[in-house]
Amino acid sequence: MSPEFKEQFEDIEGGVVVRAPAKINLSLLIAGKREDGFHEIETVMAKVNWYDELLIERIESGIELFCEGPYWAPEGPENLVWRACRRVFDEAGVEYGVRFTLRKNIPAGTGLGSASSDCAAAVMGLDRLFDLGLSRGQQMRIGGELGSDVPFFMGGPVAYCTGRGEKIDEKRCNFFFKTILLLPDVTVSTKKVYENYHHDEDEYRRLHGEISQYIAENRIDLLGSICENMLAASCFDLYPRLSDLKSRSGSLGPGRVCLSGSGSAMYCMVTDVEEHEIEDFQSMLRERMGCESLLLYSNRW
Ligand SMILES: C[C@@](CO)(OP(=O)(O)O)[C@H](O)COP(=O)(O)OP(=O)(O)OC[C@H]1O[C@@H](n2ccc(N)nc2=O)[C@H](O)[C@@H]1O
Ligand SMILES: Nc1ncnc2c1ncn2[C@@H]1O[C@H](COP(=O)(O)OP(=O)(O)O)[C@@H](O)[C@H]1O
Repeated sequence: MSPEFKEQFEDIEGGVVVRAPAKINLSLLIAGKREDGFHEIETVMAKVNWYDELLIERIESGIELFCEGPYWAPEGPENLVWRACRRVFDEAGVEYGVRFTLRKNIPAGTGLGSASSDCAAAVMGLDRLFDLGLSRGQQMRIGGELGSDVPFFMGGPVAYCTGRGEKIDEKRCNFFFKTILLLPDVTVSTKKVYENYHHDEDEYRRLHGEISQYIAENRIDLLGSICENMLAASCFDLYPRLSDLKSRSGSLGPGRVCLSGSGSAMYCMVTDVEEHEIEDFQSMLRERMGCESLLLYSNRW
């Protein structure tokens, strides 16, 4: 079956639909803890072709938000979409009536960045719908204030992200990948995983040397199979079921199984793997480990 790709924006009468893709972390290093409590990170992120969908429509007045679809998201002002809207209107010095309908196809608390991606979609979509003329720099700044991962979703599809994660160096590598995304039925708190993280400076230096070399040589394509994620030990310590799933699936699958971000989702690169092997792996995950999975591809934008 050929992969399904969708465009980012779809203009409709009185509104716009914006697609908010999931990401995976191809590598994730922690350089240390900062004085503001955040961690200094070095991560390569890549978008995949699985999307939340945000419909933004003009209304008379006020902000409305409705959530639908298979997964939950908060329906009030705490939703990053709503918060993005407030920040955008304040920045542009405008006040319009707007209704958001968020179709939540991607579960939150899984290391796939969907809340951050929805936030980026809201900033970009509002700018487009109301022709606000916010510069890319302004949009990135607003995004970075709302969440460390948000600026990444305003560019991409692959970037090396540093600082809190908000400093973006887009990688113009035209590599294509195919991956099986494992979706354990576990919701992870990113904050707790960072709080439970124990820094190992020697480990960081070793991995930094290795990963920097691959990045300098533009061999980003290799990172997803090397699978270095310095948050994994903390996540597996807090959620032993995930640790168990990773070792069982890794020993039976067609490649290494890597944790995305702070978890719980994991992926296994299968770009050159035969279709029947992929199907066998997915059946085994479901039948023996009770874990749903999806076959996804690198996103084009
Ligand atoms: C781990 C990563 C890897 O891409 O992604 P997810 O697993 O959440 O998808 C990110 O660093 C998550 O980014 P994001 O989810 O935007 O985090 P934020 O909302 O900014 O912060 C949530 C909490 O995580 C901690 N945090 C986040 C980023 C960072 N560089 N250092 C931190 O210590 C802070 O305790 C913060 O209160
Ligand atoms: N649009 C949104 N979609 C999902 N969760 C949201 C949204 N806006 C705010 N949230 C809050 O963010 C939390 C998920 O964030 P996070 O742990 O970073 O998830 P992920 O790693 O999957 O991006 C949810 O528990 C929810 O309270």
